[in-house]
This record gives sequence, C-alpha cells and structure tokens, in this order.
Amino acid sequence: MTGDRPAAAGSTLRQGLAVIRRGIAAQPRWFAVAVLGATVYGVMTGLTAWAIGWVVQEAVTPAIEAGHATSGQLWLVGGVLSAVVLVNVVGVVGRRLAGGIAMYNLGAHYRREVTRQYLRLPLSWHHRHPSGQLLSNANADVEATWNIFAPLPMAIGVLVMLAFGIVQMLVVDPFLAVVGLTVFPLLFAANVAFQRAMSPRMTQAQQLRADVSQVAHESFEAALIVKSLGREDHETERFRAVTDELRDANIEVGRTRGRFDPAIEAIPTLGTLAVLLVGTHRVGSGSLSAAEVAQIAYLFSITAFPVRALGWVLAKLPRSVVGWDRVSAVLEARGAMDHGDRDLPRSGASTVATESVSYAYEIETDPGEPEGSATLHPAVVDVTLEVPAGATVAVVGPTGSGKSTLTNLLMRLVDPDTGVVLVDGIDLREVRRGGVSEVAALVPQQTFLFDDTVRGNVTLGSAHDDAALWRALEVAHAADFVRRLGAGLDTRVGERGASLSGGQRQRVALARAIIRDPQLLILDDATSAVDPSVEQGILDRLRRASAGTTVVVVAYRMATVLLADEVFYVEGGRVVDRGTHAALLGRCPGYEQLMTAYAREAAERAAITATEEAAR
Ligand SMILES: Nc1ncnc2c1ncn2[C@@H]1O[C@H](COP(=O)(O)OP(=O)(O)OP(=O)(O)O)[C@@H](O)[C@H]1O
Repeated sequence: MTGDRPAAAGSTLRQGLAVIRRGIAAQPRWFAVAVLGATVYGVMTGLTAWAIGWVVQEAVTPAIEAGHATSGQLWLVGGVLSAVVLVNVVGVVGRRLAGGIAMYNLGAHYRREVTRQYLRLPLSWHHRHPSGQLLSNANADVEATWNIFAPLPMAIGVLVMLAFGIVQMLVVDPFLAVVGLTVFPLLFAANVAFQRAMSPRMTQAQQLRADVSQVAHESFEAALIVKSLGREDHETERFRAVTDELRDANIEVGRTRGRFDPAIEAIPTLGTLAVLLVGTHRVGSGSLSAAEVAQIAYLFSITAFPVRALGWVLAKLPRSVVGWDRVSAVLEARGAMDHGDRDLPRSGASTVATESVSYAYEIETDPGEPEGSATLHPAVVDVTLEVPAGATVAVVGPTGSGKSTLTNLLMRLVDPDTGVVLVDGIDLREVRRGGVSEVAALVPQQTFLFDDTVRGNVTLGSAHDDAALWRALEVAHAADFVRRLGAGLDTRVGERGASLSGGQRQRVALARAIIRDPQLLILDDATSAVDPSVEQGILDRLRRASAGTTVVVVAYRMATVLLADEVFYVEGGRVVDRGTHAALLGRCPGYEQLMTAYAREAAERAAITATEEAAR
C-alpha cells in the first residue's frame, strides 16, 4: 500500500523543512513575491503606529492648537494614512496572490508527476495498488503536502516583526528582554511535543482518506452488481464503517490539536506576564521606569503575531510530511520499465517469439505488512513459442491457464521474470519507449471506452481521415450500427461506452486496434460479447484485410480456432501442445475436452435460440 511508512515522530520537523525546501526550490519567484508581500505587511504593521504618531504630531495637534485645520494639514493626514493603507493592501494582495499561485502550481506539478509516474509504472505495480489509493495519492495527498504553503510566506515575512520586537526589547532592557525570551525554548518544546503527538494520528487519517476513496471508487464501479444483487445496504454499511473511522481519526486529530493549541497560544502571554512581574519588581528597585516596562510588554505583544504565524506552519507540518511521504512513495516506486533505443522494423507482418518465458504475480499475503511480504503465483511457466510473420495463431486453454498474462508479455505490458520476448528478433526490452505500441495492438478482455465520440474512441486523438475510420469499422463489423447512431461517428458513447451494448463496445475497441494497421494484432477474448456468426465475419474480414498482420487470438470458440493456422494449447501456464486444430484433437486430451465443451456449449446455445424462435 502506498505511503504506509510510519513517519518518525522526532524527525517530522526535519522532514517538513525538506518538503518546504523542495517547494521553494520549485517555485522560487512566486514564493519570493509572497514573502515580500508578507514582509511589507509586517513592516507596515510596525510603521502604522509610527505614522499615526507622526501625523498627530505634525498635523492634528497643530490644527487643534490653531482651532482650525489648513488644507495642507488635511492633505497630509489623508495622504499619509492612505499611503499606509495602500502599501498594506499591496502587501496583503501580493502575499495571498503569489502564495496561492505557488501553492497551486506545486499541486498541479505534483499531480502531473504522480499521474505520469502511474503511466510509467508497469502493470505489475498497478496490480498491487488499488485505484482508490491512487486517486487519493494524486489528490488528497498532494493537497495535504502543499497546503503548508498557505501560511508559510506570512510566517517568514513577519519574522521581520519578530526581529524588530526582539532588538527593541534588548535595547530598552536586556535583562527583561531575556526574561521574556525564555518562552521561546518553551514554545519550541511544546511544538516538538505537538508534532510527536500529531504525526501518527495524521498518518492514520491520511490513510483512511485513501481507504474512503477506495471503497467509494469500488462501490461506484460496481454499481450494477450492487444494485442487481440487492447489496445496497451492505455497501452503505461498508462505506459507513470506513467513513466513521475517518471521522474518528479526524476528531482525534482535532482533539490533539485542541490539547496543544491553548498551551501554544498561552505561552507568549506567559512571557508577557513574566515581563510584567519581573518588570514591576525592577521598577520597585528603581532600575527601570514603568514606561519602559510597558514598552517591553507592548513589544512582546508585537512578537506574539509572528510566533502565532510560525505556529500555523508548525501545525500544518505533520500533515504535509505525511502527504509527501505518500506522494514520494509513488514517485520513488521502483519497477518503472527501462527502455532501450531500438526501433522495431516497419516492414509488414511481424514475427513473434518467446524463449523460456516465465512470469509470476506477486500476491500480498498480509495487506497490513509493508511491501515485500508477498508470495509468488506463477502464471506463465517456461513458454517457448514462435509465430511466423502473417500467421494467425490461436491460444487456447482452460480459465486461469495464463493466456491473458501471455498476451501482456507479448505487448511488454509486463516484463518476464526470466526469458525473452522477441518481435522480429528484437528483445522488447531493447525497444524505445512507445516503440512496441507503434507496431503492435492489443484488444484486451475488458473493453474500455472513453466518454467521447465514436471517432474519438477509435482514433484516440491520432490523425485518421473518415475513410480510414469507416474501413476499420467495416472490418470490425461496427460500421452498420455506427451509421444508425444519431450523429454517426460523432455520437458520444457515454462513460465507459454506457450507451452501447457490450458487443458494440467490443467492436469499437476492435476498430481502434485495426485503424492503427498493426503488424502484430493480439485479441484477448476480444469478441466474446459478439454473437458467433458476427465474430466469424470479423475474423474473416480481419484475415483478408490484414495480410500484413500477424494475429494472436485468445480463443474460446471452435469457429475462431478453426480460422487459426496453428493452435497453442496452454495449461497451468505452460504450452503443453501446439499444432493444427485437427492434430491437437487427435493427440491432446485436455484440448479435446475443452473443444468438446465449447462445441457442446455452442450447440446448447443454438438449440435455445432455435426453441425461442419457434415459440415466437
Ligand atoms: N493481477 C493478478 N494478480 C495475481 N494473480 C493474477 C493476476 N492476474 C491473473 N492472475 C493469476 O494468474 C493466472 C493466470 O491468469 P490469466 O488471466 O493470465 O489467465 P487466463 O488464461 O487469461 O484466464 P481466463 O481464461 O479466465 O481469462 C491465474 O491463476 C490468475 O489467478
């Protein structure tokens, strides 16, 4: 699971500063403008009192004494006060605007980085990371990381106020200033304790946010099953349980903050109190005037604001660290595929071969354990095969025998644990990024259509003219129904192609592969929702239209198998026999049984259809 690494409580501050440094390095200009804005605000807060005093002395008092105000005096009062307000406004707007831009830029940048990394990571990594968690990484975790940039410019900018206050206090009376400043170590200790208490709670809350997103994602995805099997109450309960847990975790976070906040807020006041107590004593002994004590007490209250602003940053630090921990777990995830720089030849149909290829899935034994506690489940074992250029071969085998895994290996969606996959004699690991998909196309078992038009779903943004589109749709037996759709090629198909039937969706997905004119076309049970006569028509057209294509088809129907030049029969991840359909029928009992079962199923389906038609 992403980001389950526990944040070491003591190092939260160090890790938080590292996150801040990274953010500043990424957005130096906007951050500098925001800090400048906050500095202007801090300086102006100090100057306002001085400006008012000066105006009173220079304009108000003389006017009162004279019994009337000259227009020059009025202009002076209005001008100085307006200037002060204006500069202050510029400071506040500059800080908020530039700080916001820096924060949202960081969010956008890291969302892109995380999603880019998802695309880079191989299928094997995705198999172990549920979509809900990934959504949370790209959204809630990125947001949690960079939210600290909301109070940060202010906290840095008003450090000027802090420095100003401290220097002034030291000038007036160093002894009293030191008494007051003893609160700072106290504040630091309180903040360290706060972070120690917050880190584990924040980690838990952030993980639960991801869990809520995962359950929600699953429930929405499974809406059809939930509704059709009457599991709404069960799903509601499942969602309630995890959201209750999140609520409790958030309350616990709030409670912890509630325990620390008053103490952290009260410590500067304690400092003022100490200054007053010791100051009173020093006034009594005659070493300080009452005015000087009052001045130090006032200066101390000026320093309280920057201290509070620093407190806001420190309060956000644990969440930021936890968010970054989870985001960086994705960014640093190993397993991104290395690519070579070779191109696959573009010279008609490809040959495909595997040499002693094996692949095992990692299955997490205990989801609570850190990554690595997984057992291996072999899916493809020591497979050696070769498919000549332009041939059509069928891969046949019982369910779970490794057929889809084999197609994934041929497309380099995963790398074999041992052995090599060769296309036109080139190890797929040596091919440059994107090189395999330029030459080969896979139509997977599960069809996915985008919420786009038929045209958009077939071309996926590549430039193809309408004639090419119709040709591909024709081969995929989709042209007739697309013509009948309201807006033809420009008809929107809805989310995941919801407005189309299962068979129609499969045909659009097939056209998507065909239009790319692949040299290697892999169909993984890609026509299961199409009725058998149409499927045969599709495969016939495909064979005629694709003389320059090698076709590997995972087949479940006798008719499909009969179209193949050769059949590979797979059992338990191994190719146990290969040959023509007729040859395998005579010598491979497993194959014969499977084919008999397919034929029986087809006959039963045909009989049911005939009975239904007779009854009409
Ligand atoms: N993501 C995964 N994680 C763990 N095991 C997996 C995963 N995908 C497949 N497997 C396992 O690997 C084996 C081969 O699966 P695969 O999907 O390749 O079989 P298949 O022959 O295509 O099956 P079917 O005919 O049902 O589609 C199965 O035992 C399956 O349980």
